[in-house]
Amino acid sequence: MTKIINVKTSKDSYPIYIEHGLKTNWASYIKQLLRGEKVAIITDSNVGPLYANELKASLENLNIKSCIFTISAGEKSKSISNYENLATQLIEYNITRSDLIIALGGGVVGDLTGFVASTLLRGIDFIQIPTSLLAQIDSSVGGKVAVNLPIGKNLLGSFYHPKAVLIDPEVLQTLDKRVLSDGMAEVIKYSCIKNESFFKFLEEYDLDSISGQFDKLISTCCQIKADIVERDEKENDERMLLNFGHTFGHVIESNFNYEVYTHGEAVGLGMLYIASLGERLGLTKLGTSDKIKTLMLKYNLPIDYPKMDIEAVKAIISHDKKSLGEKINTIFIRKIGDSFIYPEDIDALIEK
Ligand SMILES: NC(=O)c1ccc[n+]([C@@H]2O[C@H](COP(=O)([O-])OP(=O)(O)OC[C@H]3O[C@@H](n4cnc5c(N)ncnc54)[C@H](O)[C@@H]3O)[C@@H](O)[C@H]2O)c1
Ligand SMILES: O=C(O)C(=O)C[C@@H](O)[C@H](O)[C@H](O)COP(=O)(O)O
Ligand SMILES: [Zn+2]
Repeated sequence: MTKIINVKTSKDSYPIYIEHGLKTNWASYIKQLLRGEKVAIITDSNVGPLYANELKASLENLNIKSCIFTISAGEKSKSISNYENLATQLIEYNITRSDLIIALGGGVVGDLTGFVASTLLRGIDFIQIPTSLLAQIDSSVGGKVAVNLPIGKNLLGSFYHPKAVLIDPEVLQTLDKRVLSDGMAEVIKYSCIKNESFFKFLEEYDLDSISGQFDKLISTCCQIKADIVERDEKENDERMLLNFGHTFGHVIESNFNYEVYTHGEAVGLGMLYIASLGERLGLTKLGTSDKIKTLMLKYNLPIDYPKMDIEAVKAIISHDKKSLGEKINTIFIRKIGDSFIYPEDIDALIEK
C-alpha cells in the first residue's frame, strides 16, 4: 500500500509517496509530472550502477528520453565545481524549462541536484528519489538545497521544493552499515526535538533489528518534517529546531574537511555536545545527554567529541545561518521530545 504525505508550501503542495517496490513504478510517476520531452537523471557513482540504468530503461519503455549524469559519491561532490559541471552538461543536453530533473541518490545528490534545478534557466522542475535512509527521512523533504563552499557547509543554496518525493524503502537493502548509522542520527534528532515516545521506540531496537521498522521511521520522520515545514517554510522560527546538533555538527564535518565524519555522525556528536552543555547551563534536564549517548551507541554512532582548535571552531560557527552576530540561535532540549531556540553567546557555547 502506498502511504502519501502531502507537504503544503506557500505556493503549492507536493506528495511524498512511500511504498515497498515503488521503484518498479518510478517511471510512471515521472511521466505524470513531465511537461516537456526529456528527463535528466542525476546520480552518484555508487547509486548509479545499482538503480539508474533500470530507471532509464523503464522511462524508455514509456517513450521518454533520458540521460544519466553521474557525480563521484561523497560529500566533497557537493561543490561549486560540480554545480558548474552539471549545469553545463545539462545545457549541452538542451534541457528546457518544461523538462524534468531527477535526483536519484542520497542527500549529496539531492542537495546538489536541487540547487542546480533551482537556478538553471531560473528553475526547472525536479523530483527527489532518495536512496539513503538519511535522504528518505530528511534531506529529500522540505526544499533546502545547497552546495558547500570551501569556507563552510551548505553556504550557497536556496529553498526549492521538488514536485514529488518517491520513496522505496527496499533500496535501503544495498546500503552500507555506516551509511545506515548515519541516517539513524537524524532519526534520533527528530525524536529528541519533538517526540519522546518515538525516542522510547528507538530504544527498543539496534542497528540490525531496526531494519524491520524502516516504514515507521520514514513515515514518522517525514510527517514531523512536513508539519514543521508547513508552519515555517523559510526557517524564521520553528524550522530551526530541525537544526538541533547541526551547529557543532557542521563545525566537525568542515573542520575535518568532510573526510573523517559523515553528516549524521557529526550531527550526533553535535547533539551530545549541546545536550551536555544544556545540562551544565541548567537548560536541559540532568541525564538527557546520557540517554542520547546510550541510544547513539545502539546505532553504532561515535560518541567521542573530537579535539579541535577553538579559533577554528569560532570561525566556522560565525558562518552558521542561525548566527545573530555575537550570539547564535542555538537549539537546546529541555528534555527528550521538547526542544527550544535560545540565543546564546558564541563564546559561552564554546568555552563552557
Ligand atoms: N536538504 C536537507 O534538508 C538535508 C537534510 C539532511 C542532510 N542533508 C545533507 O545530506 C547529505 C548527507 O546525505 P547522505 O547521508 O545520504 O549522504 P550521501 O548522499 O553521501 O550518501 C551516503 C553514501 O551512501 C551511498 N548510497 C546512497 N544510497 C544508496 C543505496 N541505496 N545503496 C547503496 N549505496 C547508497 C552514496 O553513494 C554514498 O556513498 C549531507 O550533505 C547533508 O548536509 C540535507
Ligand atoms: O530541513 C532543515 O531545516 C534542516 O535543518 C535539516 C538538516 O538535517 C539538514 O542537515 C540541513 O541541510 C541543514 O541546513 P542548514 O541550513 O544548517 O545548512
Ligand atoms: Zn542534517
